[in-house]
Amino acid sequence: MPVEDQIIVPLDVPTEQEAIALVEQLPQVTFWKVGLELFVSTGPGIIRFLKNQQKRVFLDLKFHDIPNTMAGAIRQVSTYGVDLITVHATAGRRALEAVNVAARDGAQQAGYPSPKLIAITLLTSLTSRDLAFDLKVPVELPEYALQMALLAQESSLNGAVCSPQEVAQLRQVCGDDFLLVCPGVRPSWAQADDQKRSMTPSDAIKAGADYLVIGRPITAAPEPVAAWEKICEELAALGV
Ligand SMILES: O=C(O)c1cc(=O)[nH]c(=O)n1[C@@H]1O[C@H](COP(=O)(O)O)[C@@H](O)[C@H]1O
Repeated sequence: MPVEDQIIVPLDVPTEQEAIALVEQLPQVTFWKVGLELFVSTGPGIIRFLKNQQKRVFLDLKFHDIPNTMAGAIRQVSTYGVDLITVHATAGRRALEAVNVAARDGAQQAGYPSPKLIAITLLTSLTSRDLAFDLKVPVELPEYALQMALLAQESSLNGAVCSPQEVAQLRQVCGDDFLLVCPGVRPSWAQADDQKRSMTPSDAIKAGADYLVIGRPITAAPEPVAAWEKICEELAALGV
Protein backbone atom coordinates (compact mmCIF):
# COMPACT_ATOMS: atom_id res chain seq x y z
CA MET A 1 0.00 0.00 0.00
CA PRO A 2 1.44 3.46 -0.84
CA VAL A 3 2.40 5.39 2.31
CA GLU A 4 -0.18 8.13 1.64
CA ASP A 5 -2.95 5.52 1.88
CA GLN A 6 -1.80 4.59 5.39
CA ILE A 7 -2.56 8.05 6.77
CA ILE A 8 -6.06 8.76 8.05
CA VAL A 9 -6.86 12.44 8.58
CA PRO A 10 -9.62 13.33 11.08
CA LEU A 11 -12.25 15.86 10.10
CA ASP A 12 -12.36 17.32 13.61
CA VAL A 13 -14.41 20.40 12.68
CA PRO A 14 -17.90 21.50 13.76
CA THR A 15 -19.65 22.00 10.42
CA GLU A 16 -20.19 20.26 7.10
CA GLN A 17 -18.88 23.33 5.24
CA GLU A 18 -15.58 23.25 7.13
CA ALA A 19 -15.26 19.50 6.57
CA ILE A 20 -15.87 19.86 2.82
CA ALA A 21 -13.36 22.73 2.66
CA LEU A 22 -10.69 20.50 4.26
CA VAL A 23 -11.41 17.61 1.89
CA GLU A 24 -11.13 19.99 -1.07
CA GLN A 25 -7.95 21.56 0.31
CA LEU A 26 -6.28 18.14 0.67
CA PRO A 27 -7.29 16.11 -2.42
CA GLN A 28 -4.29 13.80 -1.83
CA VAL A 29 -5.92 12.36 1.31
CA THR A 30 -7.69 9.08 0.50
CA PHE A 31 -8.87 8.10 4.01
CA TRP A 32 -10.85 10.51 6.22
CA LYS A 33 -12.11 10.07 9.78
CA VAL A 34 -15.50 11.35 10.88
CA GLY A 35 -15.64 11.71 14.66
CA LEU A 36 -18.19 12.66 17.27
CA GLU A 37 -18.06 16.44 16.78
CA LEU A 38 -18.76 16.36 13.03
CA PHE A 39 -21.20 13.42 13.08
CA VAL A 40 -23.30 15.01 15.82
CA SER A 41 -23.42 18.16 13.71
CA THR A 42 -24.05 16.69 10.22
CA GLY A 43 -25.36 13.14 10.65
CA PRO A 44 -24.67 10.69 7.81
CA GLY A 45 -24.72 13.41 5.11
CA ILE A 46 -20.96 13.89 5.45
CA ILE A 47 -20.41 10.15 4.92
CA ARG A 48 -22.40 10.27 1.67
CA PHE A 49 -20.27 13.24 0.56
CA LEU A 50 -17.02 11.40 1.26
CA LYS A 51 -18.19 8.21 -0.45
CA ASN A 52 -19.26 10.20 -3.52
CA GLN A 53 -15.69 11.53 -3.62
CA GLN A 54 -14.43 7.88 -3.61
CA LYS A 55 -12.82 8.36 -0.17
CA ARG A 56 -12.48 5.66 2.45
CA VAL A 57 -14.28 6.52 5.70
CA PHE A 58 -13.38 5.76 9.32
CA LEU A 59 -16.47 6.42 11.45
CA ASP A 60 -15.05 7.03 14.90
CA LEU A 61 -18.00 7.22 17.30
CA LYS A 62 -16.30 5.09 20.00
CA PHE A 63 -19.39 3.15 21.02
CA HIS A 64 -19.48 2.10 24.67
CA ASP A 65 -22.73 0.72 26.11
CA ILE A 66 -24.53 -2.47 27.10
CA PRO A 67 -24.52 -5.23 24.46
CA ASN A 68 -28.10 -4.69 23.22
CA THR A 69 -27.64 -0.92 22.79
CA MET A 70 -24.20 -1.33 21.16
CA ALA A 71 -25.55 -3.92 18.73
CA GLY A 72 -28.48 -1.68 17.74
CA ALA A 73 -26.22 1.31 17.08
CA ILE A 74 -23.64 -0.72 15.17
CA ARG A 75 -26.36 -2.33 13.03
CA GLN A 76 -27.50 1.16 12.01
CA VAL A 77 -24.06 2.63 11.26
CA SER A 78 -23.10 -0.49 9.32
CA THR A 79 -25.73 0.46 6.73
CA TYR A 80 -23.65 3.54 5.77
CA GLY A 81 -20.95 1.63 3.89
CA VAL A 82 -18.03 2.94 5.98
CA ASP A 83 -14.71 1.11 6.17
CA LEU A 84 -13.79 1.32 9.87
CA ILE A 85 -15.83 1.72 13.07
CA THR A 86 -14.56 2.14 16.66
CA VAL A 87 -15.94 0.65 19.85
CA HIS A 88 -14.41 0.66 23.34
CA ALA A 89 -12.88 -2.67 24.35
CA THR A 90 -13.99 -1.92 27.92
CA ALA A 91 -17.61 -2.47 26.87
CA GLY A 92 -16.64 -6.10 27.50
CA ARG A 93 -16.69 -9.46 25.78
CA ARG A 94 -20.47 -9.85 25.39
CA ALA A 95 -20.83 -6.40 23.82
CA LEU A 96 -17.89 -7.01 21.46
CA GLU A 97 -19.34 -10.33 20.34
CA ALA A 98 -22.75 -8.71 19.81
CA VAL A 99 -21.40 -5.89 17.63
CA ASN A 100 -19.67 -8.33 15.33
CA VAL A 101 -22.93 -10.01 14.43
CA ALA A 102 -24.77 -6.66 14.23
CA ALA A 103 -22.20 -5.17 11.82
CA ARG A 104 -22.58 -8.11 9.44
CA ASP A 105 -26.41 -7.83 9.60
CA GLY A 106 -26.49 -4.07 8.98
CA ALA A 107 -24.00 -4.16 6.12
CA GLN A 108 -25.74 -7.10 4.47
CA GLN A 109 -29.10 -5.34 4.71
CA ALA A 110 -27.66 -2.31 2.88
CA GLY A 111 -25.66 -4.37 0.36
CA TYR A 112 -22.22 -3.27 1.60
CA PRO A 113 -19.25 -5.37 2.75
CA SER A 114 -19.00 -5.57 6.56
CA PRO A 115 -17.13 -2.61 8.07
CA LYS A 116 -13.99 -3.45 10.04
CA LEU A 117 -14.57 -3.10 13.78
CA ILE A 118 -11.65 -1.90 15.86
CA ALA A 119 -11.48 -1.58 19.64
CA ILE A 120 -10.02 1.31 21.61
CA THR A 121 -7.47 -0.18 24.02
CA LEU A 122 -6.56 2.91 26.07
CA LEU A 123 -7.01 6.47 24.82
CA THR A 124 -3.76 8.09 23.73
CA SER A 125 -4.50 11.10 25.94
CA LEU A 126 -4.07 9.01 29.09
CA THR A 127 -0.83 8.41 31.00
CA SER A 128 0.29 5.58 33.29
CA ARG A 129 -0.48 7.92 36.17
CA ASP A 130 -4.08 8.48 34.96
CA LEU A 131 -4.55 4.73 34.63
CA ALA A 132 -3.25 3.98 38.12
CA PHE A 133 -4.49 6.95 40.16
CA ASP A 134 -7.71 8.09 38.44
CA LEU A 135 -8.99 4.95 36.75
CA LYS A 136 -7.63 2.73 39.57
CA VAL A 137 -6.43 0.04 37.17
CA PRO A 138 -3.72 -1.90 39.02
CA VAL A 139 -1.96 -3.12 35.85
CA GLU A 140 1.00 -1.56 34.00
CA LEU A 141 -0.17 0.48 30.99
CA PRO A 142 1.46 -1.63 28.22
CA GLU A 143 0.01 -4.80 29.74
CA TYR A 144 -3.44 -3.21 30.01
CA ALA A 145 -3.39 -2.10 26.34
CA LEU A 146 -2.31 -5.59 25.32
CA GLN A 147 -5.06 -7.27 27.35
CA MET A 148 -7.71 -4.98 25.77
CA ALA A 149 -6.38 -5.83 22.29
CA LEU A 150 -6.48 -9.55 23.10
CA LEU A 151 -10.05 -9.22 24.36
CA ALA A 152 -10.97 -7.63 21.03
CA GLN A 153 -9.16 -10.34 19.10
CA GLU A 154 -10.79 -13.16 21.10
CA SER A 155 -14.17 -11.52 20.39
CA SER A 156 -13.38 -11.68 16.63
CA LEU A 157 -13.03 -7.93 16.12
CA ASN A 158 -10.80 -6.92 13.21
CA GLY A 159 -8.28 -4.88 15.15
CA ALA A 160 -7.49 -2.28 17.76
CA VAL A 161 -6.61 1.37 18.24
CA CYS A 162 -3.50 1.90 20.32
CA SER A 163 -0.79 4.47 20.86
CA PRO A 164 2.37 4.02 18.78
CA GLN A 165 4.22 3.28 22.01
CA GLU A 166 2.33 0.00 22.42
CA VAL A 167 2.04 -1.02 18.78
CA ALA A 168 5.20 -3.17 18.54
CA GLN A 169 4.09 -5.40 21.39
CA LEU A 170 0.52 -5.68 20.09
CA ARG A 171 1.80 -6.54 16.61
CA GLN A 172 4.07 -9.25 18.01
CA VAL A 173 1.35 -10.86 20.14
CA CYS A 174 -1.75 -10.34 17.93
CA GLY A 175 -0.07 -11.20 14.62
CA ASP A 176 -0.03 -9.65 11.15
CA ASP A 177 -3.74 -10.05 10.34
CA PHE A 178 -4.90 -7.92 13.28
CA LEU A 179 -5.43 -4.33 12.15
CA LEU A 180 -3.55 -1.80 14.29
CA VAL A 181 -4.50 1.87 13.98
CA CYS A 182 -2.41 4.49 15.79
CA PRO A 183 -3.50 8.00 16.70
CA GLY A 184 -1.22 10.05 18.95
CA VAL A 185 1.26 10.44 16.10
CA ARG A 186 3.43 13.56 16.09
CA PRO A 187 6.16 14.49 13.59
CA SER A 188 9.27 15.84 15.37
CA TRP A 189 8.36 19.36 14.16
CA ALA A 190 4.76 19.34 15.53
CA GLN A 191 3.46 20.13 19.01
CA ALA A 192 2.09 17.39 21.27
CA ASP A 193 -1.31 19.04 22.02
CA ASP A 194 -3.29 16.73 24.34
CA GLN A 195 -1.57 13.54 23.12
CA LYS A 196 0.47 11.86 25.87
CA ARG A 197 1.96 8.67 24.35
CA SER A 198 3.20 9.92 20.98
CA MET A 199 5.80 8.82 18.46
CA THR A 200 6.77 10.12 15.01
CA PRO A 201 4.99 8.76 11.89
CA SER A 202 8.13 6.89 10.76
CA ASP A 203 8.68 5.28 14.15
CA ALA A 204 5.00 4.27 14.39
CA ILE A 205 5.09 2.57 10.98
CA LYS A 206 8.43 0.88 11.79
CA ALA A 207 6.89 -0.40 15.03
CA GLY A 208 4.08 -2.12 13.09
CA ALA A 209 1.12 0.26 12.67
CA ASP A 210 -1.14 -0.42 9.67
CA TYR A 211 -2.66 3.07 9.73
CA LEU A 212 -1.75 6.37 11.38
CA VAL A 213 -4.37 8.92 12.41
CA ILE A 214 -2.78 12.37 12.10
CA GLY A 215 -4.92 15.44 12.64
CA ARG A 216 -3.74 18.80 13.95
CA PRO A 217 -0.13 18.50 12.69
CA ILE A 218 -1.77 18.64 9.21
CA THR A 219 -5.14 20.32 9.61
CA ALA A 220 -4.01 23.08 12.01
CA ALA A 221 -0.70 23.70 10.21
CA PRO A 222 -0.25 27.11 8.58
CA GLU A 223 0.05 25.20 5.29
CA PRO A 224 -1.80 21.87 5.52
CA VAL A 225 -0.71 20.66 2.08
CA ALA A 226 2.96 21.31 2.88
CA ALA A 227 2.59 19.50 6.25
CA TRP A 228 0.94 16.51 4.53
CA GLU A 229 3.71 16.34 1.92
CA LYS A 230 6.43 16.58 4.56
CA ILE A 231 4.91 13.62 6.46
CA CYS A 232 4.57 11.58 3.24
CA GLU A 233 8.21 12.30 2.34
CA GLU A 234 9.36 11.19 5.78
CA LEU A 235 7.40 7.95 5.41
CA ALA A 236 8.53 7.35 1.83
CA ALA A 237 12.14 7.64 3.01
CA LEU A 238 11.55 4.50 5.10
CA GLY A 239 11.22 2.52 1.88
CA VAL A 240 8.65 0.11 3.37
O1 LIG B 1 -10.16 6.56 17.91
C1 LIG B 1 -9.38 7.48 17.63
O2 LIG B 1 -9.23 7.82 16.45
C2 LIG B 1 -8.56 8.04 18.70
C3 LIG B 1 -8.24 7.20 19.76
C4 LIG B 1 -7.29 7.59 20.71
O3 LIG B 1 -6.94 6.85 21.62
N1 LIG B 1 -6.73 8.82 20.58
C5 LIG B 1 -7.07 9.70 19.58
O4 LIG B 1 -6.48 10.80 19.50
N2 LIG B 1 -8.03 9.34 18.66
C6 LIG B 1 -8.47 10.29 17.62
O5 LIG B 1 -7.39 10.59 16.75
C7 LIG B 1 -7.41 11.96 16.39
C8 LIG B 1 -6.09 12.57 16.78
O6 LIG B 1 -6.05 13.90 16.32
P1 LIG B 1 -4.74 14.80 16.50
O7 LIG B 1 -4.36 14.73 17.95
O8 LIG B 1 -5.19 16.14 16.05
O9 LIG B 1 -3.67 14.18 15.61
C9 LIG B 1 -8.62 12.60 17.05
O10 LIG B 1 -9.66 12.66 16.09
C10 LIG B 1 -8.98 11.64 18.16
O11 LIG B 1 -10.38 11.56 18.37
